[in-house]
Amino acid sequence: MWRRATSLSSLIFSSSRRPLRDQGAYSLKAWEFFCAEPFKGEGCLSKEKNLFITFVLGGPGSGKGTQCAKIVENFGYTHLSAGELLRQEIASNSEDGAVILDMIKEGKIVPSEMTVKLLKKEMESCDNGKFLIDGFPRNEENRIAFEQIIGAEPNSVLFFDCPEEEMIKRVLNRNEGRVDDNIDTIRKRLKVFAASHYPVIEYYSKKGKLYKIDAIGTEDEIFERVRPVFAACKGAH
Ligand SMILES: Nc1ncnc2c1ncn2[C@@H]1O[C@H](COP(=O)(O)OP(=O)(O)OP(=O)(O)O)[C@@H](O)[C@H]1O
Ligand SMILES: Nc1ccn([C@H]2C[C@H](O)[C@@H](COP(=O)(O)O)O2)c(=O)n1
Ligand SMILES: [Mg+2]
Repeated sequence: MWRRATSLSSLIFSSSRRPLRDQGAYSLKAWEFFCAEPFKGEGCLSKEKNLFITFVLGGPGSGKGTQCAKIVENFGYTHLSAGELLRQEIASNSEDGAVILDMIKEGKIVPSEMTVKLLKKEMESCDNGKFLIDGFPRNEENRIAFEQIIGAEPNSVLFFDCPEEEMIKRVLNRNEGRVDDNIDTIRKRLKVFAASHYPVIEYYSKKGKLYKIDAIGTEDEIFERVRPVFAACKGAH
């Protein structure tokens, strides 16, 4: 894990300085993608809006969506679920939607530029600058794409720490008709989660932005662990 994160950061700081936004959205070459500087020019979201962003992370079924609903109710954030935006794209029958459906069924992570494009559209059309971004970033590619395209970093990051057996139990009981809520896809999602989340968590931990929350307990008990994170910064914006 460490080696991967280290080699990625050496890529980030070593080469081309061309802003991602000037490049064709889906023709990003990995090299340019990782090496570009965050876009901070005219039309940059972080320049136009006073942003206050919390990323909400955790494995499948760890309770991210459930806790986001409570944070919205209590602290006036706008909730953007990356998974939900991708599901809406599938429902729109777009070309991207077909690609996204195939990836979600396989428990894979959708190419970052597709997901960030959807997040950006929502963030631009929203008057509120306080965003809870749920299920994102899932990996280092997601994280870097957000920084590059949105030109912002999160102010804080919540990580719901939940044992696998509990996540499997919750997802199988969810009953919302999701194509990925079946045991085969859950196992694939858990594998992908285990392989990709750690560098992201570690990155934000080192920056002092990470709040790790024990996700075992009732929904209300967990929210009482989340509340102080937001109560502490309520006066700040
Ligand atoms: N503390 C809890 N105890 C028991 N069940 C819970 C708890 N929190 C959430 N759930 C239930 O577990 C299921 C998964 O929760 P939720 O959808 O919030 O997870 P998630 O992290 O958003 O998952 P995904 O990444 O798959 O979207 C839901 O049916 C929810 O009602
Ligand atoms: N950053 C993201 C978020 C979600 N996805 C895809 C893959 C997930 O299995 C699926 C469902 O997301 P969830 O609702 O569980 O957060 O959506 C992705 O590729 N990238
Ligand atoms: Mg969810």
